[in-house]
Amino acid sequence: MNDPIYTLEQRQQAFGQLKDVKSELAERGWFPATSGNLSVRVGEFTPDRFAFAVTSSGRDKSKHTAEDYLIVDGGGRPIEPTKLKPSAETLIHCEIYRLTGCGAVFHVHTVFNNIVSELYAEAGSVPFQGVELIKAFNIWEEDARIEVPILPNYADIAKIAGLVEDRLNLKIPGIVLRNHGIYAWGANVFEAKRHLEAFEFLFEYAYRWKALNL
Ligand SMILES: CSCCC(=O)C(=O)COP(=O)(O)O
Ligand SMILES: [Zn+2]
Repeated sequence: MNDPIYTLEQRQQAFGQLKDVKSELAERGWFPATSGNLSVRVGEFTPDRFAFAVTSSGRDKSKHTAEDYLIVDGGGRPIEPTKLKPSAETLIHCEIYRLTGCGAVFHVHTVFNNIVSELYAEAGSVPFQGVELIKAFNIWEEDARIEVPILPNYADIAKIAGLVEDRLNLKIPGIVLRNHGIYAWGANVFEAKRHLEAFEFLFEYAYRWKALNL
């Protein structure tokens, strides 16, 4: 049997971090109708062996219960005995951890990220240039231009997960699923939240900019 790669303390810390960030994002209305999912990596990491705490599927993310989180392995399978089901979108978290080695992944559905993903769907990415908040991604060059990848929103999550490696850009800590929502990640919870907030600012900016130019 494999040695555990995380401690009980790390597990409890991850659950606590998820609870805090879930409360904050719920207050903003970023989990409508049970949508969204969050995860925090626990313990040691290699691309072929890691574990993370993830929200359980279909729950009201504005409420707190003892059944909100569980630990899964790098293939998205529960590690500890539980009747809880991991998020239906766990395989996308798995791919993001495997490819980036990041520490936290947050997914939210907002009206702005949905509309903007539809506006730029044919282009395959959402472009931004010269907006100060691009610096939140640790990109400091003058008049920086970034492209946020847009992936198709297949019903089969494994099919979406299979596209992530091709589209993920290690310099841009986010991907958007068309008419669905954003995945943002970071080295830790603090950074993942900063990235998510920056993306949402940029999506609102893109929406309002388009609306002004109609
Ligand atoms: C009603 S939201 C549809 C599923 C989804 O997109 C989502 O983010 C929530 O799924 P989960 O299994 O993580 O609750
Ligand atoms: Zn979703």
